[in-house]
Amino acid sequence: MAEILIENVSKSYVSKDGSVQALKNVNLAIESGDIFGIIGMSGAGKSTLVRCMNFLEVPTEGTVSIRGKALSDLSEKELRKEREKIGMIFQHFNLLMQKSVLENVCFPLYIQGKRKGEARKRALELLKIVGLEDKAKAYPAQLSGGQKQRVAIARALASDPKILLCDEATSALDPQTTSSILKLLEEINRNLHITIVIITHQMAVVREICTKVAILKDGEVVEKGSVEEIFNNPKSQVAKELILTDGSQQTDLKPVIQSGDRVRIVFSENSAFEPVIANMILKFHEPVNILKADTKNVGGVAKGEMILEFPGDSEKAKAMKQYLKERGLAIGEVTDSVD
Ligand SMILES: Nc1ncnc2c1ncn2[C@@H]1O[C@H](COP(=O)(O)OP(=O)(O)OP(=O)(O)O)[C@@H](O)[C@H]1O
Repeated sequence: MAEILIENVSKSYVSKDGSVQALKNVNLAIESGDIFGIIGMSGAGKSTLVRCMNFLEVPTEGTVSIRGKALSDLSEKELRKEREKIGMIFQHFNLLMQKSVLENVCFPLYIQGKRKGEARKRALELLKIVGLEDKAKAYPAQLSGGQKQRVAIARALASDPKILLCDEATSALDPQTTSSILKLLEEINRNLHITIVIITHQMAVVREICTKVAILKDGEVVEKGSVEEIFNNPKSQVAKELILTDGSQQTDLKPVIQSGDRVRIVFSENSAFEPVIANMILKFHEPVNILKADTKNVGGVAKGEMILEFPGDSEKAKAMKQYLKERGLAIGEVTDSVD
């Protein structure tokens, strides 16, 4: 049984300027133990979708079920109880600035009716999990962005959730801090058996920790599957675009990527790619331009990708691509999809 099942979910917002359809017939099954990424450009509907998962937004149509229970069938009280089991963290942390770190984590525990002593004991345990036990007495203003997010994670864990929804939780952080927060989320998923849903516009985040991903565009799921599948063989324009630019501002690639002679190659095994490219150049006596080269951690497996520009002689370029394919490399044409 899926941990979160989204069936035919649509969501429209009506305002004085008219109606916006933020989600269109979305279907997703998120299994227990998944680290599930939902990625898309700004306005694609990601936040709306994640807010439908705990009924902060009620879908206009369709059903959201948590472990087989349709949220729309629950009473207010039952819904509140169900929501306790769904933690949430945000881009801007949403901490209580006038309260200490410890009191921030105690807050949901007090709401649950825990006494002060008991709440503080539990909050200290949670701060230890996120590596901040020495900051219990500090105030949020005295913390770095990464530390604030750790407090928010500790607070989200206070109600022993089964699911943790992360809405752009690393978008305000630098790459190194992002990595440390993602590592923490991975530990939480593994050690506390919490299913994690990650909303992001950064493919790098998906690649670093997600096991599965759904790609949203204009409120629709255009592609979904394992991160490896989608990364190795993106089908939709938006997936190619997200992978190519990695959600970053690599706009300098845009003007040059127009020709069929530019290909993206993906190393799906731990092959040392230097010799493959070097040997190809030696064999064909032709240089290639390396427009982009990168190695990444994809779902825990070391992977590499490159964008190569082949020589103008298309027969030779064809033979060179064939050479790479024969060596087990996934090859995709790079078209003018990055506009
Ligand atoms: N409360 C609202 N009232 C009216 N329209 C809304 C509301 N919330 C979202 N929308 C619209 O729904 C669409 C999807 O918005 P949503 O915030 O879910 O996208 P997103 O993918 O999370 O975007 P971003 O990455 O910029 O946060 C957008 O067109 C947005 O303007």
